[in-house]
Amino acid sequence: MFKRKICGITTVEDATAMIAAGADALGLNFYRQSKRYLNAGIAADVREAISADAAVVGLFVNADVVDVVATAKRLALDWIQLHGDESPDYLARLRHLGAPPVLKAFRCGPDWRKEMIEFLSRCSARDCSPAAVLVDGFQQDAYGGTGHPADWKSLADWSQWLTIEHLVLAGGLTPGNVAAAIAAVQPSAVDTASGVEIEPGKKDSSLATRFCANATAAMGM
Ligand SMILES: O=C(O)c1ccccc1NCC(=O)[C@H](O)[C@H](O)COP(=O)(O)O
Repeated sequence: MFKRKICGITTVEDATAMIAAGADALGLNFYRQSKRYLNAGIAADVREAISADAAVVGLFVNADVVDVVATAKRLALDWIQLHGDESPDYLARLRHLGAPPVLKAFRCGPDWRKEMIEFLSRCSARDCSPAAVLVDGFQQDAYGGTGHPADWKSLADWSQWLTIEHLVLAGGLTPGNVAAAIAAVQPSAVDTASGVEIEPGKKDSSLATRFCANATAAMGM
């Protein structure tokens, strides 16, 4: 399992710089409406720039299942991150088509905990559970990458009630708050997009280096 994921890589330069900064997973965003959308024309170059010891995570929002699997195969993605309204049935179809492990995102909106537990129980019944969940902040009318924090308090005891082994904490994480977030939640991994950026889709090496160093220290690694 990766520990420090940086999401929304849009250039070869940023891919190389984020690995050098200490990320062990990079997110490539295939959601066209995102400011961090990775242009299909350079996706293969960006993917190739990511060394073998880092995980490559393809992020999708309500995309066609067949397209997701085709992209995963073409770019040899290690993980599929689902950041939209995908159903358990969608995960079952992904599994049937031989997709890589799934990281399913949940946003901390109204009733999110209940919805997440119900979702996971339906997946378990169909033998299509995600390999990990990502818990993100919530903002109306946006799927992610908003800089809004998740509900750390509700996650403090997640391993007691979550039926999934790995929880990735996201939402508004920065070099300045990542250690406190890890202390509060004890996640399997942390994920950030806007917290290490100069502007949406353009990463900052110095912020990323501090983010990864602070996360690594807080995880006691
Ligand atoms: O980054 C985006 O633009 C985005 C758009 C739609 C769905 C998900 C998106 N990003 C997902 C991520 O993995 C982010 O890292 C996560 O939402 C945290 O973002 P931030 O609060 O900016 O750190």
